[in-house]
Amino acid sequence: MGSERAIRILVADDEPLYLRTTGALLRKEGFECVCVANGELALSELNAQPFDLILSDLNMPGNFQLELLKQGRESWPRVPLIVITGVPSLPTAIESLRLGIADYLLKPVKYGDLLASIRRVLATSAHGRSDLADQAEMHPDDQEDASGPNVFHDVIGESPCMLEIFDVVSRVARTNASVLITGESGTGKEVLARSLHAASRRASHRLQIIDCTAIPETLFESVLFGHRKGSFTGAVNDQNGLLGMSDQGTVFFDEIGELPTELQAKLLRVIQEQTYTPVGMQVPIQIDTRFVCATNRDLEMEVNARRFRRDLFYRLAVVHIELPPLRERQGDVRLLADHFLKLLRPAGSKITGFTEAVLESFERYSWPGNIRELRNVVERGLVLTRGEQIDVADLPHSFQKSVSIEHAIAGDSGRGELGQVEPEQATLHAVMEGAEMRYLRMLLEEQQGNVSQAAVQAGMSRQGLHKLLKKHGINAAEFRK
Ligand SMILES: Nc1ncnc2c1ncn2[C@@H]1O[C@H](COP(=O)(O)OP(=O)(O)OP(=O)(O)O)[C@@H](O)[C@H]1O
Repeated sequence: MGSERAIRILVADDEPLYLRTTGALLRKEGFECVCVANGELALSELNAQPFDLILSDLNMPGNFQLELLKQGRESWPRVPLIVITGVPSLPTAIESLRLGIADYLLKPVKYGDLLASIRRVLATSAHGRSDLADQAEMHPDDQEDASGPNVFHDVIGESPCMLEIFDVVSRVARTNASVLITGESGTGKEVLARSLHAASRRASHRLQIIDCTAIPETLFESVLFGHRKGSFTGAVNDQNGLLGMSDQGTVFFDEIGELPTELQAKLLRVIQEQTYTPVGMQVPIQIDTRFVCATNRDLEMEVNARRFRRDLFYRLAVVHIELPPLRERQGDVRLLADHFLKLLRPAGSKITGFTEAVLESFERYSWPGNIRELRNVVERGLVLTRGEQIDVADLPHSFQKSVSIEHAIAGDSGRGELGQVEPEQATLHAVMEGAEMRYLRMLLEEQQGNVSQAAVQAGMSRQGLHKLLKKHGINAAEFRK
């Protein structure tokens, strides 16, 4: 770091054994180390001398209300802080990240992990302490987004829930914390992961997207870790894996809920140790990678059903962002429709917008395929429109039908329109299920049983559509002619 004095670390923890051993380890590594047993002592040490890094327990006297974190960040904003806790909780994790901590580790922490985290944080926090102010000024999140407050690195939204998500992402992006993004299909999980990477200090490095459903289980290790020539039949050359290519960058595991149990254990090791061993090699390779994952499954439910490892879940969900479905994002539908119109309109097109009737139907509709479905509807509307405004008659036929079914269900045409649901069974759930089933049948009819095309039209993943068909016992083959 080019300084005349050794790097000085303040360690605050109320477990005497941990404090002693951590202090000894760090001194052995050449760091100068001051160890204290509570938050008040930590603050008085910070007042007395400069530090380059703070390593702090969450649950200790003088920090039960996160006092050390709060005052530390306020008075010494340029001193990076790594939080270590034996009692992980989502609210404190989020609050810590809001305060701008550099990393969040769970006890028991292996010394290798701790050292890796310290080195990573020191490396990014400075390339020299004096540069910190410049870095903060130059950080992409601190720059006013030229496109306005309703855009965060290509993610559009102005509903209160989206603004809150932008706020969390902008804070979390600066840390190395793993992030889990959940939400229905088409809500923008991948686009949010991209924005997280773009807003991070890793932005100039690679964002590696790995779709867990796309790699065959038997090849997963080789694809991820790489292999050495001759390590298995067919390994004719040395091959680098995706992880190796993502050093310094971010890896985004899409559909993480689909990862088989055996591979979950392997991924856990990579995340915990920040190392991987290529197939056919003995010596692990160190990486510095940030992990972001997404799923449309309820991962906590998967954990309770023992289909997903609890320890991996905690590792991945240090910060958990739940993307709301489009129907719950008040105001975003018009904004997004307008965005897609401008994005997809061919150069020289005379189409200027939508009729009010279209915008109203957009707002009324429940968008089961979320933003992907909206994008498809706008795209098809652009192709079919002859006038200057996209009108209801220009929208895809299936969309018009779905809107009118939902309209009817919503009661506009009286109870008789509930169709297959008997009035005494007409709970909201039953009605919605009925509408979903009719929509799926109509979709398959229109696409003559072609599930891939139907999924495109509905703005859903093929897998998501298959799941829905299974739920309703609909056989796509029946619709093939
Ligand atoms: N907030 C947003 N602003 C602009 N475009 C968005 C937004 N959210 C989603 N999109 C667009 O919607 C489409 C679907 O988004 P994305 O692939 O990120 O969804 P997803 O939740 O990852 O879907 P799946 O679970 O099916 O993989 C993409 O074309 C994406 O660009």
